[in-house]
Amino acid sequence: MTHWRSFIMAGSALALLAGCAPKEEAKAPETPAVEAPFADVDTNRIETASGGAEWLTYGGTYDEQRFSTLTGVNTGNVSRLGVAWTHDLDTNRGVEATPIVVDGVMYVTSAWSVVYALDAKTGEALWTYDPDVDRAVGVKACCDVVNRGVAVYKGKVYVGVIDGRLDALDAKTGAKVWSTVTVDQAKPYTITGAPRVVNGKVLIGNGGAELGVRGYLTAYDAETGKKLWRFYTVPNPQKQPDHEASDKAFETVGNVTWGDEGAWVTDGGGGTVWDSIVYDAVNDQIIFGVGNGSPWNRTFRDPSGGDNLFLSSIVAVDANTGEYKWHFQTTPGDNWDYTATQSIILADLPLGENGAMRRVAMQAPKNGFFYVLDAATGEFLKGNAYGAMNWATGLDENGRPMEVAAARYGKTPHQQLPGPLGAHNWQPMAYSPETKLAYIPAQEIPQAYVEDPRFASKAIGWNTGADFSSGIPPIAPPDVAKFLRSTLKGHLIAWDPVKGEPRWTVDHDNAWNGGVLATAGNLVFQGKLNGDFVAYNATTGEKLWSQNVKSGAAAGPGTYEIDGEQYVTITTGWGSAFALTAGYAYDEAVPSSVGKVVTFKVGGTGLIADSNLPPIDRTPKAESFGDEAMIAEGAVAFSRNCMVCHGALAASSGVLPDLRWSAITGNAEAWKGVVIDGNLAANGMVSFAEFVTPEEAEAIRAYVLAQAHAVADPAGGGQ
Ligand SMILES: O=C(O)c1cc(C(=O)O)c2c(n1)C(=O)C(=O)c1cc(C(=O)O)[nH]c1-2
Ligand SMILES: [Ca+2]
Repeated sequence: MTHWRSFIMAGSALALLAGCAPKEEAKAPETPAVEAPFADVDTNRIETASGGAEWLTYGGTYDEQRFSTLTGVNTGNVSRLGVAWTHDLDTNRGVEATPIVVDGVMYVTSAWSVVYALDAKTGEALWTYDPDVDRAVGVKACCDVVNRGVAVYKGKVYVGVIDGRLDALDAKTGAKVWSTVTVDQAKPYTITGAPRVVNGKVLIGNGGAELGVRGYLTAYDAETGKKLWRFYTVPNPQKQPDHEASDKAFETVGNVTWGDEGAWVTDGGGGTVWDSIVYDAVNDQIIFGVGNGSPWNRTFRDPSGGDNLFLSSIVAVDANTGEYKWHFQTTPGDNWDYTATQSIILADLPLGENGAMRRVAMQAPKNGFFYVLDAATGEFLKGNAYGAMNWATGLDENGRPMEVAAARYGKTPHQQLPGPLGAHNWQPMAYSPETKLAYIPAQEIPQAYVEDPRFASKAIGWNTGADFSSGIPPIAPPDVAKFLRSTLKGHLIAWDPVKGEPRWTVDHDNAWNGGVLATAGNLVFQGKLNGDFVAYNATTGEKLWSQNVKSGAAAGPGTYEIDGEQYVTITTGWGSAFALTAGYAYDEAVPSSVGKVVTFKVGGTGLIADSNLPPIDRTPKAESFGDEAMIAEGAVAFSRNCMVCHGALAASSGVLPDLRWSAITGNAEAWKGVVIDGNLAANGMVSFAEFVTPEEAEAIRAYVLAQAHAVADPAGGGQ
């Protein structure tokens, strides 16, 4: 092991934030050519749909199994699946939306929270809604300006906007009906998750725990946008009542798990509800996943060392009032960005007395354990490791992880699995009640965690209390990126939740693959980082069909039926946390990311257009300069300010400009103009003058150029 191998971060976002400059211009809203139908979806229609002809809510149905009862596409004919239509989503940023399909119309989102209504049979545009987000907001988005999709209810379409708005649109025309600001926009809140709607209430959370916010879930009146209740996941910093639904929970269980001091008091403590929100109709409750602590490092967040409820927990509240019912904490006293926001799936499993059926909630959170809880009470029924890990040796009888002491990192780095991107991230998991298996898009992305000796909360950027600049070689030759790539793994795991063990596993050639769809055609669909969209036999894992969709496909696929024909659909487009931070994980000279919807049917003969973006000229645009000390200083400043958007080792996957090959990097004046003077603020790359001096900015430039020369080969094909 060389020095850098034992220290270096592998593939995660671990320093302060740089501005995220979009390359594309969002299109202006289009006037609808044809009106979409009213979309009269109500609670009953979603409850009674069993994943059939339509796809009515983010996870397909309220139970969010992502299981379709359709059998039109099956193991017998999947080999003849071909492209029915494609639709461009006008972006080269990350696309993470699962399309909602109602009454023959597909409602799907793109980057920057833009909504599209498409004819689900032909892909023809009906209307587009652009919330016209100020691009400077991009600097608050920890993990790209992504959006996971809309909710549709009684003629309205709901979208959470990256700047913290919740907008309700007319499903027929895309015209805005109401808009409400759900967060304090002076703080680094964002919304990336899909709203859910039940019984006239729209539910939405937010993100921002890498930067420093206090998380919560809010219910709004679906008709008017009026706030109905809010559940905070972290106590009021003064431990005073908020006059919100969460008050009683903190009085009874929450407050005692937090001390009186630490960064949480000023920064909010984290606990963002940025993805899973599930309606449990049987128990009339909302079950939602809560994110990591802010800052990650508990020593700085809350030196008293408590469990810090409700961080990294699954929480159930009354669907009407938001009042607390139960919680289960997956990672007590989170220290690692181990969110429990991952997909929550409700199902009936024979885990009751004498094998009786029991309604359960299942989750495979970032921390690497697969949990099965009683849905009515939150009782821990089962928990087993589904991925490689060295932070805990297992779970005790109450489901509490038995931590390895070194995992509570201090000044000595701990090389750890899972890392902050998790053994499973937001890519949706599926469950088939026919095979009785859960399908987990799992991964291994290790991380060396070490305390940040310089920790002090900043207004812009990440505030994690973890530092990954130490040990990074100032100049990393190509074999460093190659080594890092070799540590990344991806798997599709078919998990038996009753036995608590895998039934079969498919190994992928990279981490960060797509969400999963299971169907009664005995198929499992998954997209991959390399752009392959694949169908497997749900029982055996045998690969039955694959087509390259010409861009990484990370979102959850969907399926629906129109005029007796079954369609399978996937959105494509790199972006997200992994693409921004781990550019080195992408193949050399990868094709550019293009956001689109690609929809298949048996016998489809359509083509997927190649990206028309010009290939990047992968040569340094100036000579190297600066001595070793300057480059080393630049390396540290880069990792603290720029890395989470522009990539570890300054290697970009091409979603944001690859600084190594940028003309701006080759020109001192232009560089200063961007980094210090904020000349590209309108694109999202705001001024960093508050955080780096002009001298440090120039040292960063020296580092990036040195890095470019270290990896560029004479033919210009460097990585
Ligand atoms: O703590 C948070 O508030 C928060 C928010 C988000 C987000 O909203 O996208 C992500 C994360 N954390 C996170 O830890 C993470 O790994 C992540 C990946 C992604 C993505 O879209 O690729 N988002 C997020
Ligand atoms: Ca997080």
